[in-house]
Amino acid sequence: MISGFWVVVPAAGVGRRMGADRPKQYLPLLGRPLLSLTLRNILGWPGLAGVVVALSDRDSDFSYLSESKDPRVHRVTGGAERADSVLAALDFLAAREAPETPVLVHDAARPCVALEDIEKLLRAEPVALLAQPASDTVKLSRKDESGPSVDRTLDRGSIWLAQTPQRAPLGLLHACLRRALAQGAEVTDEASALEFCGHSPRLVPGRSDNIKVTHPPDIVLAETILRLRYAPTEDNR
Ligand SMILES: Nc1ccn([C@@H]2O[C@H](COP(=O)(O)OP(=O)(O)OP(=O)(O)O)[C@@H](O)[C@H]2O)c(=O)n1
Ligand SMILES: C[C@](O)(CO)[C@H](O)COP(=O)(O)O
Repeated sequence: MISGFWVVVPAAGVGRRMGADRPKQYLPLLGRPLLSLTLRNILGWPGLAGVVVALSDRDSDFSYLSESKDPRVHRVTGGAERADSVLAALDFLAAREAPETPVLVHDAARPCVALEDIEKLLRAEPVALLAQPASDTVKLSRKDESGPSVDRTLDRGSIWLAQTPQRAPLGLLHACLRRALAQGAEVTDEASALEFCGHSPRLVPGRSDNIKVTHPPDIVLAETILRLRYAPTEDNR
């Protein structure tokens, strides 16, 4: 399993779909801000060299998180889109670390990722991502005046739902992301920038409880996952 990897955490979003009174990364989960839980999770990963968190230029809350005081944690100003925030963090790293340095990009909005999945990703090929094979039937929609309806059913055997972390060597990811954005590609995850440059990232099956907190019901779901994950078991009461 590799060591000396860096983690980039895009955390500069506004949480529009959450519709809360603050950016969702600062909403409380089990009494702590979502971002704090995600960073605590990351800071426990074996072999971690450091973390670069991309924050909004209006973020005045990060410095109050205890995790922001960890010497391994660095901050940069994010951008208009998630990919811009990731690029800002990669710009920071490229000035300090070697191009072959392994980088994992992990959404601040995914606090529940399990260490077993991180270890699987760290043992995988250098260009890889956690993803969940589709377990529901997958429909492609068409739009008409009454709203979405089914266009056709897709073969779910080849459908995977991308998660994070997504992994690549620093120099490769930095170059591919810059090129994809410069050429106007739609980049919603790191793998799509790597694909744009001709790579085929390895899909590493991830747990279904590595949810991205996006809509209001996801808060309670994430709390439930974390409670079950960290509940004292009979043998460690
Ligand atoms: N300009 C942006 C937009 C998003 N993100 C981060 O990317 C992750 C995944 O994005 P998403 O779940 O879409 O978060 P938001 O963009 O905040 O949500 P929404 O699209 O509902 O506004 C989040 O941790 C978010 O903070 C970011 O760093 N910079
Ligand atoms: C990166 C990601 O989490 C993979 O599924 C997803 O693309 C993020 O999308 P968002 O709209 O920025 O939340």
